[in-house]
Amino acid sequence: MLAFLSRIYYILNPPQTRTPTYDTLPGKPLNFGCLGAAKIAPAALIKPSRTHPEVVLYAVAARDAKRADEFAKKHGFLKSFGGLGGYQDMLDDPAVDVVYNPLPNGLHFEWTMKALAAGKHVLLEKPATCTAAEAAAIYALAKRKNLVVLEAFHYRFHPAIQRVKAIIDSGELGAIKRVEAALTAPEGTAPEGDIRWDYNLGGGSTMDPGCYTVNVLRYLAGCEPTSVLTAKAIPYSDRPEHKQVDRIFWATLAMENESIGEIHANLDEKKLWGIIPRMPKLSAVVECENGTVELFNFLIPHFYHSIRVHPRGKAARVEKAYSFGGAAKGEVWWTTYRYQLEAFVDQIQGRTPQTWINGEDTVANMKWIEVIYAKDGFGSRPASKYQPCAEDERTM
Ligand SMILES: NC(=O)C1=CN([C@@H]2O[C@H](COP(=O)(O)OP(=O)(O)OC[C@H]3O[C@@H](n4cnc5c(N)ncnc54)[C@H](OP(=O)(O)O)[C@@H]3O)[C@@H](O)[C@H]2O)C=CC1
Ligand SMILES: O=C1OC[C@@H](O)[C@H](O)[C@H]1O
Repeated sequence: MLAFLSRIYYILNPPQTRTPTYDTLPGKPLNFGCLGAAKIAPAALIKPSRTHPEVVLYAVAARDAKRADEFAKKHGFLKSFGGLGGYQDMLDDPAVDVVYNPLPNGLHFEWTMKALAAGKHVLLEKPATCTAAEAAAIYALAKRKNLVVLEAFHYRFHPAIQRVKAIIDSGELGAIKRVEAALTAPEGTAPEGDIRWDYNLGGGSTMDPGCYTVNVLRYLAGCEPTSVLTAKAIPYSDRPEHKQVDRIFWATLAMENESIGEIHANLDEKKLWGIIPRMPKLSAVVECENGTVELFNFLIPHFYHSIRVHPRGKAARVEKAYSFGGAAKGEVWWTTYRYQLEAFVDQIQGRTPQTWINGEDTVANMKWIEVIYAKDGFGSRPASKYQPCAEDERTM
């Protein structure tokens, strides 16, 4: 109980790192620019940056200049860019080294391509794009410009999911037979008007919580799907604009290793009988020949998680993994986002990150999201209308 409370305290109040001097820093400080005064920015970048000596909150850009300015002051960015040209002005600032892109999904492609064209590394929110072709174009441009892009599947950087993967890979439980993953959010988490319900901005449940379920299935199975066997989705509402916007989806996938994947997400889970809130589903379960491993709370394990390993015929054991231990980097209170930031900066600085997600992985995740949407009849989210400039077109 004390460990739990102490972890939550440090997650909410990370200890300020000693102000580093240039000669004690492992690498050159990186000036980060944030595209949009996004709701996720404090958790994903701003708080984690406070304990990363090489990360400077340099600038934020928002469509409204006053909002940009207020956001900068509130969170300690040195500069703000606002108004119609604010995003591009920030990309044109030569002092910006790295761009964090937490714009709506439908704008990820355009602004990541523009950031890369301007010579910036990009931490790109999930899901990377609306189509696999767009994700491939991003990585092709990044490769050509020798820049780092990372799709922000933050949970992958935490020791909890890494421990589960290690248990599976150790062979203790034998061959994988079935992987199940579900993510549900209570009614009202994404209110009416949220970007997640806008088809043109890349909304939908499969794109939002669902993209994690596709990702964790592929990651824990250790292979790609071969086909989507079944897929079903329910629209957000009966209104014509929501015809292709899924509130809930279920899919069953056949995997290359002959296991079966079952995934499900609900971005707006209604209360039982209209009054009793339901517990969010947050688990990934892997059934193997000789037992089962279940990770409760694979999404935000830093708050609390449990890894239940049940070898067949033996007693089950419960493990926790809040840090990697030994000489590895991390503290028990590091959030998934803090581990992710460490890896991202390591990659940019030419150090080997503890965990990484490469471009092929990101492109494959987008591909299977599209295949699920094709199978359930909702169709891919619209590709961006943005046409990369002539120089970047060679990569498309
Ligand atoms: N890693 C994680 O745990 C999470 C990731 N996400 C991802 O982050 C991204 C942003 O999510 P979230 O922070 O909830 O989003 P917000 O609703 O806060 O929107 C993000 C930003 O999008 C900008 N924006 C630009 N154009 C539009 C437009 N046409 N309509 C609406 N907004 C626009 C706004 O910028 P401005 O300030 O300039 O107005 C806004 O600040 C998504 O890709 C989402 O999937 C979200 C939550 C958790
Ligand atoms: O990234 C996310 O994680 C949790 C979800 O509930 C949220 O909608 C999503 O954007």
